[in-house]
Amino acid sequence: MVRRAAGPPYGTLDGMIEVKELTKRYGATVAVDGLSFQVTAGLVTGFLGPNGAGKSTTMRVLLGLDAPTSGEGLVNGRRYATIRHPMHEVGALLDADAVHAGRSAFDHLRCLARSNRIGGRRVAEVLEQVGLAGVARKRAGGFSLGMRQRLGIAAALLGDPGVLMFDEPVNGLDPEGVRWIRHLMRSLAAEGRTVLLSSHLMSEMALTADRLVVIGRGRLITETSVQDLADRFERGVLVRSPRAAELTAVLRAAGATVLVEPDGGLAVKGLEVAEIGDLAAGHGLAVHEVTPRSASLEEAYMELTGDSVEYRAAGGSGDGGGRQGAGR
Ligand SMILES: Nc1ncnc2c1ncn2[C@@H]1O[C@H](COP(=O)(O)OP(=O)(O)OP(=O)(O)O)[C@@H](O)[C@H]1O
Repeated sequence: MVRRAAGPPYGTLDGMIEVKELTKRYGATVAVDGLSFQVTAGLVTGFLGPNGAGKSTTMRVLLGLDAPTSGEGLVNGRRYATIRHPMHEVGALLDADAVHAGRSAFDHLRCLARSNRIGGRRVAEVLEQVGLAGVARKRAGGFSLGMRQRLGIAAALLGDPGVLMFDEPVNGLDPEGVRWIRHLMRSLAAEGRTVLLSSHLMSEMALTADRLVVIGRGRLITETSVQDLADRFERGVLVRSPRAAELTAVLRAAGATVLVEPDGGLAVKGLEVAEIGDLAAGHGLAVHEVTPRSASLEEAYMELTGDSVEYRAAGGSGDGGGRQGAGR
């Protein structure tokens, strides 16, 4: 793991984000509900959950922008407010619009840098890194959403922090912007940094994250690696045959689990594609399709978070708005 040469000395908890039994209430709304998880260095951790799941609230607590109702959020073992030089330890993009529209990109970063005793050279460096060097003197108010996201990321990187949090950074970006962010996140993690990246879309995370923290309605649903989640929701192989009933018997005799789907397709688990093909050929049974259903992370995610929504719908107050029900 390559670590940056510069920067303040870090302790043994270098790069660790810890959320411990965190609860955050806003009036009757429980935005975060007894949430615990950890994020370690050197990996991109996707923080996933449907809209309103509590991702932003958790990040806001971690960044000292909101006080927990109970529990805590720690970075490098400390609450944000007690970190002496926060920009050097934690960088974050929460809201790309938190920029003075009349200021140039350079001036915006220069102000931030000055108040944190960061030199002008670093401002130029991060502008270069996020691809805004060419428009550094232009008013941020005229920037597209993608450019504003880049500027927000530049601000997060300014202090060369070991811990980075990005709240929905690809929202509204074009495919090139999405690819750029994906590459940046991966390279920041490869440098040994801790990267926590929130999204409500699994499709973004599948290609970017190593680990996932999935939450629903303020609670932890699962903390897992992307690979483990894919394995857990393995869907087997879809087989179509004009002699489906006979093929089903053959496959079952070979130890497979076969479910007949409503459209007549066979959902086969326990045998590889080649084994299925060989068995069908060996019994003279035509097959019209044999498609491995590589675990769809999107489906896995929908299933995981769907459960949490159902649970709430059944046990909630019936307000239907995704808010926390009473009696929790
Ligand atoms: N300042 C606030 N006052 C009242 N309710 C709030 C406040 N901030 C968040 N909430 C509520 O807390 C819940 C969690 O919101 P939060 O923004 O943390 O979710 P999220 O997972 O980040 O969602 P999204 O993907 O939509 O950003 C929601 O029901 C939201 O309406």
